[in-house]
Amino acid sequence: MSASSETAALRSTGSSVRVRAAWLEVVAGPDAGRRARVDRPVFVVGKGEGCDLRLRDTTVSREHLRLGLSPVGIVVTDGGSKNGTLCGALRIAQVTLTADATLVLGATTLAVRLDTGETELELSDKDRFGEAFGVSPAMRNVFALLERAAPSEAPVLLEGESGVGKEVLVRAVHAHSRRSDGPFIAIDCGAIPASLIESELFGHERGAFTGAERPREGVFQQAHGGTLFLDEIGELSLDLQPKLLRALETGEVRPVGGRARAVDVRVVAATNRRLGEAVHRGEFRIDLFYRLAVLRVVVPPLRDRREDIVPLALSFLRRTTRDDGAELPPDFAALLSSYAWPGNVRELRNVIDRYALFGAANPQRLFDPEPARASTPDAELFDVPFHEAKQTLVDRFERAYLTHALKTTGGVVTKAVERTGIARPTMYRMLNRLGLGKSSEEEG
Ligand SMILES: Nc1ncnc2c1ncn2[C@@H]1O[C@H](COP(=O)(O)OP(=O)(O)OP(=O)(O)O)[C@@H](O)[C@H]1O
Repeated sequence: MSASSETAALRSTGSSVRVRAAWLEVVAGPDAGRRARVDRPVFVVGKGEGCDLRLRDTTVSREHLRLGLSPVGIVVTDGGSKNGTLCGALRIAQVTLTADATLVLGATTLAVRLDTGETELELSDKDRFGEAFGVSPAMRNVFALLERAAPSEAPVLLEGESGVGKEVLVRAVHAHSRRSDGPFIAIDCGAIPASLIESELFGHERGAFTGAERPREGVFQQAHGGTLFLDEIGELSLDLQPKLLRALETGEVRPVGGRARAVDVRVVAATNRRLGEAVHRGEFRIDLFYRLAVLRVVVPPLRDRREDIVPLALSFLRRTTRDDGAELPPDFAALLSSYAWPGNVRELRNVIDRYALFGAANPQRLFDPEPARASTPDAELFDVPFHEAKQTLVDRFERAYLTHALKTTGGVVTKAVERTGIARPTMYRMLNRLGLGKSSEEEG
């Protein structure tokens, strides 16, 4: 069962649904003692960078399992992991927990403790927030949280992979705030050289440093009366973090070489790392984290909200072609639904733009090229036991190879079997294990 069906039980309900949230506690394994709260529609456990609970256990897969809140209980789905997930003595593909349970993944044991009472999981009754569109419970939960936060002055922190729509959501927060007539200023903290970032943020006085021939306003002053979007906040160096914290706490900024002055700015930040993890590793100050994350919203990747793919594709298509009746051929829609979307909504939008130009006769041409990989493996793999590191690389290769094969054959597995020479049962097993979803052929 796919991640989207994990949350399907939420879809039919009104603007909120009562669920039992839970605490996860690592009771054995390298991360013993860590706890995490499961209180949103999708929660991922694994050793990958983007996981909600990131484990150091090398025998755990990158996205090992997903937990989803539903009115009937917590739906636990194994993400096609190599070593599997045990619930008690049973190896599970998917199970719904209605009481406390113990899950074993690799060398890690997780206790799941369900709350005794129910929690209201807010779901917007709209499928749009500003320019952001989405029908999945996961996105309607994001919309509901942001609709409520927008009119307040509270800082908001958005976390999510590149291309999931963080910036569209931040713009919508500004548009729905009391500051909507004021400026919206965005700065990418990861794209500015370390030597310039302080002056970009807070400005500088004339002569503050070599080359500062004129005084210059920083983004805080430019955003006065409006909203300041600090993108890639996780990239801000440790030495600048206290200065940012001071500005947020006092409402004053000090330009380089100048005196403090008051600014009236609402800050919304985004990051494609898990900032809590960076705090854990000592790379991000905990006081600044709490200051920025008065409301913390995780925007899930597109692969965890598959029911958004086709509606988003249609909305992009209709906008691009200016034809409200434009439709997608069923085969092509099935191919889009089964693809992993590493570039998230941005990639989907690119694919639809190309489809509008070229049609789907040659689907291979429509997808973004795989990012070029260096021929040496990621440095992180050198810290992992050899067999585990090798398996990670093999998994990556198999995923890229099969994704390409399916793209080439328009998602038809029989053709992919012929083309690749992989035996049919093996092909299905691999697709299953890699979480590459069902093809149109299987569904038909
Ligand atoms: N829910 C959505 N509805 C409509 N368009 C979306 C949605 N999510 C993303 N997009 C579109 O996808 C593209 C990427 O979105 P955006 O720039 O907001 O992503 P991001 O998460 O901020 O990415 P990055 O971290 O790389 O900056 C934009 O063209 C945006 O309009």
